[in-house]
Amino acid sequence: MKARVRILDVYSGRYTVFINENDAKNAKLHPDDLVRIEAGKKTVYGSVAISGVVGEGEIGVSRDVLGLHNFSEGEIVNVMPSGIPESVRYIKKKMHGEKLRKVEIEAIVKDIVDRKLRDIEISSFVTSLEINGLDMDEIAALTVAMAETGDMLDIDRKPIMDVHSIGGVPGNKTNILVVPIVAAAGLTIPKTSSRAITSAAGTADVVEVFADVSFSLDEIKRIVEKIGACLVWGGALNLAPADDITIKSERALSIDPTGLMLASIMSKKYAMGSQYVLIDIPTGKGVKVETVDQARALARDFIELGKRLGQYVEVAVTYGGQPIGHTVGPALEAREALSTLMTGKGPGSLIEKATGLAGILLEMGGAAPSGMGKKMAREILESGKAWEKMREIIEEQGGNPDIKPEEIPIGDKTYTFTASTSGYVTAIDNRAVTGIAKAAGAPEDKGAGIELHVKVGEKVKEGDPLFTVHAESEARLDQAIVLARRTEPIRIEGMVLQRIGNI
Ligand SMILES: O=P(O)(O)OC[C@H]1O[C@H](OP(=O)(O)O)[C@H](O)[C@@H]1O
Ligand SMILES: Nc1ccnc(=O)[nH]1
Repeated sequence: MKARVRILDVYSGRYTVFINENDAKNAKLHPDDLVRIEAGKKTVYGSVAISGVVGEGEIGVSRDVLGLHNFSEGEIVNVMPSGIPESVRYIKKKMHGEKLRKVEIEAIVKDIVDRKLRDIEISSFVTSLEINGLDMDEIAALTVAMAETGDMLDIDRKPIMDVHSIGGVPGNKTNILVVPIVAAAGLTIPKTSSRAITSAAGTADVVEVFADVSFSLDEIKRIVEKIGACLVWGGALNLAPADDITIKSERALSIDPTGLMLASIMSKKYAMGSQYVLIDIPTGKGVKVETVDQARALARDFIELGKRLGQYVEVAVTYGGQPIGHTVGPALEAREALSTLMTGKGPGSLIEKATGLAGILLEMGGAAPSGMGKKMAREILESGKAWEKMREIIEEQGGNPDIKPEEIPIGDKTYTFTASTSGYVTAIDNRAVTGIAKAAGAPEDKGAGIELHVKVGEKVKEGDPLFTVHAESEARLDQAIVLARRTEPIRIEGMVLQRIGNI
């Protein structure tokens, strides 16, 4: 049917088009049907919503769909039912545990990028990967398909280094320190990050507190060739565009299927043209990888995938048994990361991990002799050179290089939990900490999160502060308090673990 475009100020995160009820009846269109919208040579897909907000002969276009194609008000377009894409059959093959052929994987990725697959089908695909997994052939095909359906960056400053964490551990602001340390040594490191997938703050969510993270590839090329580094959000770029779409489903389900994780990370590294890639696998109770053996197996997969992509990959298996540093949540983590860079002093876990990873990268890139990288990284941090490089990054990314960490606004609705007994902190539950920070509003509410006043191994007395919840609303704070009381994220034990009564 022909229809006249009406642009509606609706933003739902879905690709919705609005059709008048009579037109829908005549065209045999039903709610959530997929339709093709042909505007000249451009074809865009959307899901139908039937509504009286548009009159007969009109099609309402949401802001989401407008992001796919710049329709003009009153433009005449051709609208027709799209039918079920062939790739749905391939998704069902994976649901049933069958191996997918390269062409089938390519079809799924293309239909995701073209928005021919709706949320329900994408979530089904992600769930089937969680249940049935992918072998290395499928992972390699998925990685290349994800990269090649988007743009690729060609940076002249070589060698190009990169670092990426599989995530999962709360407070993992590490790479916000690693990137300026490595770049201060003269190496090139165009870091892209995703927003939170399972955590309360992805690196892109944290950096966005003090700098822009959404740039075009040309802008990134200019920044990186000027200062040797960036800290940007991969989802804003047309880099592996299927990645951010599938991440939205992962975030909703709080899952990160291993095969998709490998492809998600390496497709972005491949698209950025990264030649030397360090992968961080946080390992321990309550994170994505719980044992060193599992971490080593995953490391071998990353290295093998890198070989197939022509990239040199090394892996650092890192301690993930408790949060990194003392803060969880975008603004709180931004404060801690910037303060540590500015002073060269901060939480031992953060400095130890950041200089460890940066040290490996310095050795991989030939900037430090073998075995001397960590020492060199520490000197770069403590000398203030890393902070000077971070100031350059902040300025080039539209932030205030004279930022004062303590001036970054954090949630002013707070509640502090104290120790109910004296003893030693024997465990901090990563998943509980993440859950409480998210209940408080993170990462959407930048100021929400948790400040940890103790870490594992520290001695506490009854009444000592353990952690403070920050929120931007009383309602969110109440939710977080209820969850914290139920999950008790910090375990304290004295030498007398239990008294067994004479019963
Ligand atoms: O912890 P969750 O949210 O599951 O994983 C997502 C986080 O892990 C990676 O961290 P980095 O960018 O390498 O620092 C991603 O970019 C993202 O920030
Ligand atoms: N699945 C993912 C985990 C961490 N980082 C990513 O970019 N993707």
